Amino acid sequence: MTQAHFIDGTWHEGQGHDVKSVDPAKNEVIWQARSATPEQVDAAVKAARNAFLEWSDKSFEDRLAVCKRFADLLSENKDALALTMARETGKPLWETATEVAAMIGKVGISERAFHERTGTVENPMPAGKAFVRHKPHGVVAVFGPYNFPGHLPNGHIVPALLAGNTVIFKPSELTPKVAEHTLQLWEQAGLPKGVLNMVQGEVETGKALAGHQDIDGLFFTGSSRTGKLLHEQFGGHPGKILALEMGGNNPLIVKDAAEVDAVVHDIVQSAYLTSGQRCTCARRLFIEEGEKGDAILARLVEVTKNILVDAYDADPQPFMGSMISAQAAAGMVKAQQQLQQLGAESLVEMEQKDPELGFVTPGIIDVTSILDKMPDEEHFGPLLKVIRYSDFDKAIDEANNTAYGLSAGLICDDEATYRHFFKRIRAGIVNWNRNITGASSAAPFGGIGDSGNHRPSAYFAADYCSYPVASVELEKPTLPDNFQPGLKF
Ligand SMILES: NC(=O)C1=CN([C@@H]2O[C@H](COP(=O)(O)OP(=O)(O)OC[C@H]3O[C@@H](n4cnc5c(N)ncnc54)[C@H](O)[C@@H]3O)[C@@H](O)[C@H]2O)C=CC1
Ligand SMILES: O=C(O)CCC(=O)N[C@@H](CCC(=O)O)C(=O)O
Repeated sequence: MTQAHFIDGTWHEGQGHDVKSVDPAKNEVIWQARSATPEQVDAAVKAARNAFLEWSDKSFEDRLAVCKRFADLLSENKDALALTMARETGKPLWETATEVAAMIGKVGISERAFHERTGTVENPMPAGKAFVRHKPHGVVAVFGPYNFPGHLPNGHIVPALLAGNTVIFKPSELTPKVAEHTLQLWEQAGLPKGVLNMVQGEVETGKALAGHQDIDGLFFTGSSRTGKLLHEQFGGHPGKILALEMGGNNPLIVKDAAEVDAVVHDIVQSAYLTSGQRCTCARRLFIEEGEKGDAILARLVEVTKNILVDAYDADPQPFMGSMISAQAAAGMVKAQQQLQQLGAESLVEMEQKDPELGFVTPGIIDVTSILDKMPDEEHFGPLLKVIRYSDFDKAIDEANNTAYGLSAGLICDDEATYRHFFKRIRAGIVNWNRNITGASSAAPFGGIGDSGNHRPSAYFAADYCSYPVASVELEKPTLPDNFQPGLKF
């Protein structure tokens, strides 16, 4: 049986129930193990606690050196890791190669962010000096999603380690093999034992870790539903830091843009990258009524029908691979049916041709006539909802008519219109004439409303990985030149 859990520097068999990971493009089991029990989660937290003082006492340069070795190992193993990711998620190999590249880049970016966002500031005073320094929180848990099983947990783990925290990583139960592969590289990089631990499993493992009394914080990327549960669980614990990166119901508005193919390219990149399984994906597309809008929509339908969907290792490579699982694909088709039953009209019908596999073709559905009854839900797959509009400000109001607020975009040739849009739209990522997927690691990444809790990740992850300490320091006690009234020395 696979030794799936990395606790205190060694690999352990799980003592919980069986879990397995399936290649969704081939319906083959590629990993199987037993999950971590609450006792094993406890052992991982204890190991992280024991390792904390020594790790946080190391110089930043020493911690950085281990992270840089990890980045070098990622480079040396990039093809093998990209293949593991492709097999487990169904994403095409060209795309998983970009995910590994983002993981490598994360180390240098986090080094810069550490100094810029949380460095030490020293100010002279008449007597002594004032300092702002940063300290790590202690032991933190990192929860990862399946859609970016390497890059997104890495975006919490690297800054957390650089800041001096020790970590327990709980990957998505749908992508345990990528997590195992990644942890093997951390182990080779020479991390001291207990500094980074990993426990695998489903919801019970997650609950045992999130509810453990000895963690100082939890950094989560995943669904809004789970994020809200964690938020409730952390209620009454103001001393624990919780960073939530969650989903979105993201709008993209098109208005007066002359280059039809360029517009359609931005829409396709926004809606269908990663088979629609990015939290930043456009879910709602607003297109103006009239001839210009009709032309854009007609071209979008044509291009969408021609999108190549195939296995991750197919030659030629597809734009879209399979979704994470056959169940996820079936869930998207069901969501489409529900919208059709409400009265929406499919312009391109999404199809799952083989119920055993995770492939679906991309879909477009016109929901203009059912806006008043449309659920405000994130459909995490390649289904784009089209809304035709005649009044731009009303379109912006409708774009904002969601509990989420992750990403939003405007495609338009006029800068003044963009400024108008930027002021009114509510989201943490707002783009102009650029796809709304593919956010930069060198910028903050997070949303408002149900998309986050105001602790953005990516470049700003440094902020939630440590806390500031303000100090006034004098080399010895010193009497002031003047005393306050009523005080005699
Ligand atoms: N804003 C962001 O940065 C991103 C958000 N996402 C969102 O993630 C979602 C897709 O990822 P999923 O893996 O399906 O998310 P998920 O919420 O199902 O799972 C995330 C993690 O939480 C754990 N978990 C689930 N229920 C739990 C509970 N009750 N207590 C403790 N742990 C629990 C899971 O085992 C997994 O490790 C989408 O909604 C997507 O929008 C994905 C990537 C980026
Ligand atoms: O965290 C970072 O370094 C940047 C954020 C990022 O890579 N975002 C990606 C994926 C987010 C998702 O899962 O959808 C993106 O914006 O496409």
